[in-house]
Amino acid sequence: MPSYTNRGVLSKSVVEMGLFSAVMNALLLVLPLYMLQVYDRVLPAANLDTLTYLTLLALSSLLLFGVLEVVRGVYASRLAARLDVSLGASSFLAAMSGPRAGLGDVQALRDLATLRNFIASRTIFFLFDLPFGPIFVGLLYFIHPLLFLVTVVGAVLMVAIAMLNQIASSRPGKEAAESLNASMNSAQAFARNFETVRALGMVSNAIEFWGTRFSGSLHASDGLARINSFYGGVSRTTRSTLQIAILGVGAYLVLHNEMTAGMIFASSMISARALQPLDQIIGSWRQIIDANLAWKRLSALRSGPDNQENVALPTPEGALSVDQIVYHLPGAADGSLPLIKRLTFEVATGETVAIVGPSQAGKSTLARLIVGAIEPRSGAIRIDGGDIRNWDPEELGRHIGYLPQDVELFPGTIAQNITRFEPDAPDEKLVQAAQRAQVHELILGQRDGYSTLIGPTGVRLSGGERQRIGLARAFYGDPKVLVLDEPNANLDSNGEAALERAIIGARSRKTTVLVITHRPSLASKCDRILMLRSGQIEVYGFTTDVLDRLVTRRGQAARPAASQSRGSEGVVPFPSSARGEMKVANDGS
Ligand SMILES: Nc1ncnc2c1ncn2[C@@H]1O[C@H](COP(=O)(O)OP(=O)(O)OP(=O)(O)O)[C@@H](O)[C@H]1O
Repeated sequence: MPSYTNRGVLSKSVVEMGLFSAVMNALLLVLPLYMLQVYDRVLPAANLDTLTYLTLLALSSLLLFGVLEVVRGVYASRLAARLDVSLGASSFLAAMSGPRAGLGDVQALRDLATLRNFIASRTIFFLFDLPFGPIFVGLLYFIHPLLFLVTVVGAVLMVAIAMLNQIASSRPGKEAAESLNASMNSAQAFARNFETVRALGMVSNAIEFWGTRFSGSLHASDGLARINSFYGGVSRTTRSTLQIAILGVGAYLVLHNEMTAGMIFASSMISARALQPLDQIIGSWRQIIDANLAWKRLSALRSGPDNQENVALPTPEGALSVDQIVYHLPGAADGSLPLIKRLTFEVATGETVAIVGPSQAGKSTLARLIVGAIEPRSGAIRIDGGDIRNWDPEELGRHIGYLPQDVELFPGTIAQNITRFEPDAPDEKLVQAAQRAQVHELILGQRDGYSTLIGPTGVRLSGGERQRIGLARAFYGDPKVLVLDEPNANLDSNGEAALERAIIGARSRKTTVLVITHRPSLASKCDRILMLRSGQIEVYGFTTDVLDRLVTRRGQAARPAASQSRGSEGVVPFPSSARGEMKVANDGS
């Protein structure tokens, strides 16, 4: 997978902004120095020429300061844009693959927006100005140690206020962010399914549910704002008190002839400059915390295992081996039973395997493990002997065709959906996939054929149509392994016949096919059947043998009497009405 980040560019921008800040902070000394000169040199000597020169010098320095301020602002916006370019793709990837992506939660993209707004705002300058605070405090020492001491006490007080603010607002801040997330997620989910919400007469319930979460988020934000305002006020008052203290102590020192009158104003200004960034940071604490959390989350994503570079491997033949895989549900307690329990089986290149079994047996989970959508806790899935974790996921995806149980097509044309949004996908490849999936005619029957727009702004496809176009997407690019999760769930008899032809076609091209199905007629067309129950293989073998064995066991299970409970050991997980069909298909094969 390509690396989407570019830390070098970001670091360069940060260094450049730091340099600008250094020059600007140096220029900030112009005003106190001007004061000092005016009071101590110009006024006592009544020297107009000196005043003119000093004023011109001060004005040009302030002009330079103004220009730098503007440039620093432009730089900040550029840094925000660079950040977008640098982290946009990886944040989008993280948002798509995040644990809550299914809920419509695009946290990583929101984090990127928070960070971008923070950098483009003035608040980031306060952080750049902060390191110059101690330098200003140090300068006061050379004016008079007592003034230095007073400012140090003030700085310590303000740091203490900043820390108290952080302690008091960390938990409410987290709660406010979480409750806002929850309310946004519920709003997105209801909005996405508004037709169902309206049809079920649950609009007012949905509003109330969302409203409860939203008011929770408002309450939490309000609490946080109160804390920040309180500490912001305390900090401002402390700074003003300090100004008075500096002026007072300054006057005292002048009266005792320990310094000049000009030094009072100069030291007052310098001490104000020293503490200003601290005060501003306390005032913008919430923004800084939000940006810091966003940065931490984004950094954690970027240092995740997805960023590893994989060696490009040759196109596989399609021999699949599943070796001792164990899978636990996300968030499962330690020591709890895994969903997939040490599963081991092999499928030779070009074989067609039906995966059957009762509901919740773990069939879809197995399919997701095989295509690499989720990772087993232990064990390995290998294609042509190579662990799929050694493949670049993008590359592996090109050799695998996957039709998930809940087919989602994306906003775009039918062609874009089939070609997996590949830019400039060749038409021949597109049509070949549709023909192999036996869906070419169906697509030609659509309003704009392959260019028909689907999604919220386009045509609304039926469940069966979605499934068949999803099948063409799975067939795109001549994959070596096809994993189809209940591909016939929404199909009519024509669709089923087309699906069977598509699978038979894939087998003739030596494509390895795994198809999850509840339909015996489809299973009986496969080379092998794997029956899964409670995450374990109950039976795996050639179709004829497995069907014979299942029918025999069903016969034995039925014999003991009608008192035998349903669902007891040995019951075939196909509907009993389909038994005859299965047997005929089997006999006929
Ligand atoms: N991400 C997940 N989080 C929580 N539970 C999950 C998750 N994925 C699967 N499960 C649970 O694991 C069990 C097995 O699910 P799976 O979809 O693999 O079964 P299945 O055999 O395909 O069932 P069906 O035939 O009904 O589709 C179910 O009880 C399901 O609720």
